[in-house]
Amino acid sequence: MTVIIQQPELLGYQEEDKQAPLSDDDVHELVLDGEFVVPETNSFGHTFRDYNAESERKNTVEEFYRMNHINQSYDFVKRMREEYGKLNRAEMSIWECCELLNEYVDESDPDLDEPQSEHLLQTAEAIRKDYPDEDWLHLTGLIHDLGKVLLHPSFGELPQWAVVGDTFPVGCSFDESNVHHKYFKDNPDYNNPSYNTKYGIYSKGCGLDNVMMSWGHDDYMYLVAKENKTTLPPAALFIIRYHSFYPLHRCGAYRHLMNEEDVENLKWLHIFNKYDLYSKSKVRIDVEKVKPYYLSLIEKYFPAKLRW
Ligand SMILES: O[C@H]1[C@H](O)[C@@H](O)[C@H](O)[C@@H](O)[C@H]1O
Ligand SMILES: [Fe+2]
Ligand SMILES: [Fe+2]
Repeated sequence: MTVIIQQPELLGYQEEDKQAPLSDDDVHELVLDGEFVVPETNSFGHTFRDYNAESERKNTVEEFYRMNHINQSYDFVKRMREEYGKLNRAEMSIWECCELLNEYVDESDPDLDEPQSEHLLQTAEAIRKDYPDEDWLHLTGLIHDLGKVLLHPSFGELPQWAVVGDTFPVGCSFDESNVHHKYFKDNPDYNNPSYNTKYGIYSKGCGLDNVMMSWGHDDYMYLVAKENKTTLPPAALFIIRYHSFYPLHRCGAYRHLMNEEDVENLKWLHIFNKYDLYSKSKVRIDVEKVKPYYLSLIEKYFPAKLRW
């Protein structure tokens, strides 16, 4: 079976030659034995990640990005990292957290209006079919969006703009490949000369680990996994931390900030992204059937209770 995977060329790029957004012609073909077929349209009948399509979700999503781009400033991110880095809000297991996400629909997402818990299982199961032996990647699929628990009252009930949506670096200029880029002009950093140049406060090849990303579910779940001493491999932590960084992994923006390790890890993120994005559908997974398998993975890679 032929599966099409979107994968920007990673090696041999010139620092200046940032890629234009990928078109359907830019895809590489990869033959896998798996069963997952990338659908042509989302459940609303549009192509995936079409932010201009006249869909029932368009206005909600655009308003989300307006708020997100105005409010995600360097100072805001710094405060959130410090505050949530304390991990003093809750003690619970990974599975308990999955269940908390039953009630949330992501306002930034043009492709999905199902509860988030469905999306976690859809992603994990799609990966499992194509990569049966990579159990760490199945678990990464299950947990990658758990940081959305920040929407919950016991986590301060953060507004959606501080939790979901694509992410981008703060402390340097906002690349035009960011969705609805125009709304950045009302961000306090937009006219700050320390923050509005290509490198801003960063330097060439400084490594993403040294870059402050807009605050949300990616960075939070990365912190939770790392501080609770997960035994998942570094690629899993990279996927969790940067899976919403579409300007980089889809458009090739901000590559000048990556180091060699990031380039390596990005290969796994490209693989992961196919399942994260294109498994979004109305097809429900039978939770009770797959639960024992995921509980066994959680036990393998995480402590029974985590600090959140
Ligand atoms: O709307 C989606 C959603 O919030 C995802 O969880 C996030 O990872 C994506 O980057 C974003 O575009
Ligand atoms: Fe996400
Ligand atoms: Fe996701």
